[in-house]
Amino acid sequence: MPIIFDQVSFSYQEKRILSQLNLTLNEGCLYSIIGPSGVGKSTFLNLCKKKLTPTSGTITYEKITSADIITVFQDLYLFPWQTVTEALAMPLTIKKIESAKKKQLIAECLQNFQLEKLENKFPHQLSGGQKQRVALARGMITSPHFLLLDEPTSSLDIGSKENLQTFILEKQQAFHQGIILVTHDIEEAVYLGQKLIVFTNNEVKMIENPFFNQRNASNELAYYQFCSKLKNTIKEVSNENF
Ligand SMILES: Nc1ncnc2c1ncn2[C@@H]1O[C@H](COP(=O)(O)OP(=O)(O)OP(=O)(O)O)[C@@H](O)[C@H]1O
Repeated sequence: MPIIFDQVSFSYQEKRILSQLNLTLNEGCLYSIIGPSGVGKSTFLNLCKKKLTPTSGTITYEKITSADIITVFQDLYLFPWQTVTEALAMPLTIKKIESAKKKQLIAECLQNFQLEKLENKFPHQLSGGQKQRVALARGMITSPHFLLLDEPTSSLDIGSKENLQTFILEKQQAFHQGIILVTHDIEEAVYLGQKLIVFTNNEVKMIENPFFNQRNASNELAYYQFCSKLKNTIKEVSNENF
């Protein structure tokens, strides 16, 4: 049930973001999007969700609608007046899931995302990593076909970051969703992305990632060179813009 970009171009007034992009995003795959600031990564997520319309070309969904694609924003948008349980209930209420099923899904989700002890807490009573887990859980509770994650770990310290990365990978492998994740952290992109979508000023390239799901790559030199090449590509484009 893919999202298909066919010859997609997109511009904001005079600013060209995408040029005739052909790309297929499949369910069950985790994509990391990397590229310098301002190149168009968030715009790409908005196009995937059809919040924006291409200037030319088409984006088509097979057997899904935009309701099957959920975005988890960097700012999380947890409502201060909702407890964890209430936050998880909200998307189910919107989908008119009946009460017994709702209770069951919330209980499963609290367990899956290790939130059981936090069920009655409000956002201000949670750590950054716990809030990220609640936002992810809320995004996943209706089993969307695709999850769009905009810098999901950017505000976390290294320990919480690695925990959440492992967590995202485990949940994705358990639920087989398509995840499209934007990150500025190259090591994160390489750890999480089965495929890497590299944005530069002139083109968008999708590449296979030989180091997917490897925290300590057995071939350290090749891993280091791979990350370093990606960083240099992005640095060169950033420098061109200054
Ligand atoms: N609504 C808009 N109208 C005009 N220009 C916009 C609009 N939204 C974004 N832009 C511009 O389009 C470009 C791409 O923005 P976008 O937010 O997609 O980049 P990004 O790669 O996600 O950046 P970052 O990594 O800093 O979050 C930027 O130059 C931005 O200023």
